[in-house]
Order: sequence, then C-alpha cells, then structure tokens
Amino acid sequence: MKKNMSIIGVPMDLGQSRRGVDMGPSAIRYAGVVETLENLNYDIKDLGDVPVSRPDSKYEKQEDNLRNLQQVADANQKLAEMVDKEITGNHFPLVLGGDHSIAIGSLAGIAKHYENLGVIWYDAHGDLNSGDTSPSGNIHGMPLAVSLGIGNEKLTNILGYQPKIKPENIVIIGARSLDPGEKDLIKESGINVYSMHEVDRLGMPAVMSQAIDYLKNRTDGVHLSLDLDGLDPEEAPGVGTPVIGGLSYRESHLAMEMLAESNILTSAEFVEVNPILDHKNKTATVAVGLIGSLFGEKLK
Ligand SMILES: NC(=[NH2+])NCCC[C@H](N)C(=O)O
Ligand SMILES: [Mn+2]
Ligand SMILES: [Mn+2]
Repeated sequence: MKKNMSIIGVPMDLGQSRRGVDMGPSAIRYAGVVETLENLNYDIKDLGDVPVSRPDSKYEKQEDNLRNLQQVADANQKLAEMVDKEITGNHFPLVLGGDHSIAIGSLAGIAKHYENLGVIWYDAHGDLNSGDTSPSGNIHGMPLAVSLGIGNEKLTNILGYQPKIKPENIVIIGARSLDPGEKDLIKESGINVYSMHEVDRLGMPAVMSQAIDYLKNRTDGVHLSLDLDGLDPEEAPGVGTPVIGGLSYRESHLAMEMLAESNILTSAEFVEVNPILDHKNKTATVAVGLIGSLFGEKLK
C-alpha cells in the first residue's frame, strides 16, 4: 500500500542573518527528495513553497531583540495552517527549510492533533532562547522555547493555543553549543538532552534506543526536527551556524534507520540547508540521503 506524504517548502531566511538559506527547499528538491521517496513507495504531493516576505524598511527595526518578528510570524502562521490541513487529510507532513524558525509553524500545525507530542531535536543547538536571552536576536535560535510557550505572543500563540509541547516530551540530540539562558531552561524544565558528551560516551545506538523507548512510552506522536548543523561541518558544510565536533554521517544514518524501524514518527522537518555556503549541493544531498534512511531505505 502506498503511504501518503505531503512536502512543504519554506524558503525562510529571516530567522537569522546569513542570506541563502531561503534556497534550501529548492536545493533539497534538486538533490532528488521526491524521487527518493517515490522509490520507497510513498505517494508524494509536493505542495510547493509557503510564501515568505522579504525584509523591508518598515520592519527593519528590531522589536524586543526579535529580528524580522512580523514576517517570521506571518510565514509560520501560513505554514501551521498548511501542516494542520495535511494531517487532517491523513498525509504525513515533511517540511523543508529554510532556517529553523519554521519549526514554530510546523509544531503549531502538528501539536493540535496530539495530546502528548514528542519531539526529537537533532541539532548542535538547543534553540531555546527568547528575546530576553538571545545573544543574536535571531529567531532561528528560539523555536523550541516558543513551542514551550516562552517568548513573544506573536510566535507562541500561532493557531491560538499554547504551549504546543511539554518539556519532558523533548529529546535533544547532538547539542554542543548552548547559551547560558538555554542551559538554565534545560535544568529547570526537564528537557532531555543527549549532548555530544553522551553520544561519545554511550554511542549512537544506545542514545537512539533510549530516546525511542522513552518517547514510545509517553507520547502519542513524534516529530523529528533535524537541523543539518547537528552533523559535523565536514559532512554538512552548507549551514549558517556550523559548530565543530558534530555527529557523523554514519551516526546520523544509523539514527534515521533506527527511527524508521521504530515506526514512531508522525511528522518531520529538515532545516538550515544553505546552498550558498555549501560545496556542490553536498549538504542538500546528505539531507536527501538521511530522508531516504528515515523512510525505509535499506542496504539489504
Ligand atoms: N537553528 C539554529 N541554527 N540556531 C542557532 C542558534 C545560535 C545561537 N544559540 C542563537 O540563539 O543565536
Ligand atoms: Mn543548529
Ligand atoms: Mn536549530
């Protein structure tokens, strides 16, 4: 039987300060995402891209240390509505970014369908800042906090409810760059974190089986939010905020394969691919490879 999946691109580059990540969805399409999934017997509906406005002079002033707040909120509102509709129609949503601020809209559209949505946040960063704690004012460093109901109402209240998720249902994997405010929030909230320290000590097989067992027992759906900067910049150079010492290509494929086997995923997004910073579309190609493993590609 064919499985229905909807692809939604979000050419968003307003949640951070380096141009080019808006071209991520087309780079991932160019690297063959639709063909890869069709070969795995998915019935793919590519819905194209969510409209994202350009920064204009009217919005250039930063409101509360939140760069491009209004445009980021508007695009995420549209994304949330689309994701919501696809889930209602029984289609698995696969969202392609764009910078990580788009997780705000994805989670807004997804979480209303679950009592206890789990989230796997595969990332070098925690993305747990708010305007009060952010060193940069970049909203791509805030989506997980926003989804917990922390931050500006224009972001936290998309689709009119909050919070979207509970801290104990979050598992961060690959963290190696956390700001002081993010560390405080992790400590006080009960978010689960497998930083690079735990990945080094336990190995990816143990990390993933613990994460999967934990989420399986307490959630009724699981969203994967994969920031390509979770991988080491050697393997994924086309990202705006690279951090050395990251997850390897092999570890990442194993993580995707274990998720495929577990059958717990109900939505996914791949973000932060920046073709201008990339080498010959390497990072988008890695993303498509990971998407293949995540949706059942096997070596034998
Ligand atoms: N999705 C990302 N790449 N986030 C990077 C965030 C970097 C830094 N923690 C900040 O808040 O500015
Ligand atoms: Mn990141
Ligand atoms: Mn991120």
